[in-house]
Amino acid sequence: MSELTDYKAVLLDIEGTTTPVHFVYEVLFPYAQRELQNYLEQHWSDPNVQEDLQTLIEHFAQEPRDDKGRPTGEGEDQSNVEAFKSEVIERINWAIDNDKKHSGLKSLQGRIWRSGYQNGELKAPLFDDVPAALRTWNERGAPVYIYSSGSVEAQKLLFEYTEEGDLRDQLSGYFDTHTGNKKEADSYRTISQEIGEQPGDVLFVTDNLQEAEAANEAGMKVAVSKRPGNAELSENPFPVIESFEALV
Ligand SMILES: CSCCC(=O)C(=O)COP(=O)(O)O
Ligand SMILES: [Mg+2]
Repeated sequence: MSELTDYKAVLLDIEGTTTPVHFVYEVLFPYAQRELQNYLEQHWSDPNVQEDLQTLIEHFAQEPRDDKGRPTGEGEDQSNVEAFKSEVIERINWAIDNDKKHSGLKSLQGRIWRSGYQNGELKAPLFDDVPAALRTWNERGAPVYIYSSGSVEAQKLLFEYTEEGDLRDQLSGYFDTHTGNKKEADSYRTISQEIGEQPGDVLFVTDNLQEAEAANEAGMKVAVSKRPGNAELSENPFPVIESFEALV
């Protein structure tokens, strides 16, 4: 375990690592689904929303049909706006139900969550040890970064509106799937370059073993997060931590 205290920067996953999985699946995703129609009605002509939707439609068109025969989006007719809107809503709901990580979906979710955070309906829980660990790392000169499938906007919102207050001053940067797939080693190489550290000087903490393997392949130090509510961990070669206290 000693090498896990020997690093210059920390890279953290969110869901299952800093934040309980249930907040994402039982609060954030249902909120986005509940507000989706209303949000699209109000923001349909927003160019940013249209960009998210076009990215999403392109993703849907590339995906193979699922076993329930869901249409892929090929031949989408966008000329009938109302029909297109309801088709898009149905597909987005399906994508959220199936925990798809498309960047267009994640970007749209972030936009929808913004009003929920701002009007007080959403407040992000963190595991108890997280705020103190962020402070300790920063005091020791180890900057902390986030790498999540949630969009950078969604990440900033989550750390602005936590139950412990605004913690964004503890974070030095944010990465999402625009940097690359979290299960591919190149994404971690890119992050190392962007933060100006050798991969071996970065500690990545995640609950997902494929992400852990990818970061390890890129040369990062890795700890696997075992938190209440996470899926059962299968056997793996990485140190498993139940609190960031083991890392500070
Ligand atoms: C940024 S909060 C929303 C989390 C989310 O949408 C998600 O898909 C969680 O992914 P993670 O990579 O943090 O496990
Ligand atoms: Mg996770």
